[in-house]
Amino acid sequence: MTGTVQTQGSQSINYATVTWDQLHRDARLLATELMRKYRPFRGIVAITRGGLIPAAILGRELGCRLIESVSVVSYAGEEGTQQEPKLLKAPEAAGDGEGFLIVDDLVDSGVTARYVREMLPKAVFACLYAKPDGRPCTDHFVTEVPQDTWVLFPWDMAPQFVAPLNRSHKA
Ligand SMILES: O=P(O)(O)OC[C@H]1O[C@H](OP(=O)(O)OP(=O)(O)O)[C@H](O)[C@@H]1O
Ligand SMILES: Nc1nc2[nH]cnc2c(=O)[nH]1
Ligand SMILES: [Mg+2]
Repeated sequence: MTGTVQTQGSQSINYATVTWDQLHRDARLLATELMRKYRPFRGIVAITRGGLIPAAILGRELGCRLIESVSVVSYAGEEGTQQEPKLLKAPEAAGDGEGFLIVDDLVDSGVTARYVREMLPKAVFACLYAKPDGRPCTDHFVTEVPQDTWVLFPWDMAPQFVAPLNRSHKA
């Protein structure tokens, strides 16, 4: 995970950049820990959309083929403001969560995790990254990220041309 600071006007934003390789390594580390601690899961519930790719990697590593999803919307716009969570699709195949693993990419405020855990009280909750406010909502995570930092996932980014230093800096 690489930390960068971007300045927009008088505001500076801290970003933590996650590459595909890093995300894959972190998901495998999470799978190793889960395999050590639990008997095989009956199924995985991916919190869309961010939990879908981590859930696919965990499903492969844990030998788990039943992947259910729950769709919750709680942010509006890019890096947007949080609103009341809205359920678009319930995780019907997961019952009360017994034997299931809930997977998301990260917990930030913990609002999404709390909302889904209330629906599936018996499930285990795991994610890749956790900010301090959301940390109590997760049973397992790989890396803690500061609360004031925005995590940029591989699907949030695209490689782009950057001008050489000698052209972008005027003497
Ligand atoms: O702990 P919280 O403050 O609730 O934030 C964490 C949630 O926010 C992001 O999802 P988002 O709602 O942006 O939707 P997406 O996964 O579809 O991109 C992220 O994937 C988590 O699900
Ligand atoms: N991509 C991304 N989505 C989020 N949703 C809530 N916090 C974050 C974050 O840090 N990064
Ligand atoms: Mg999400």
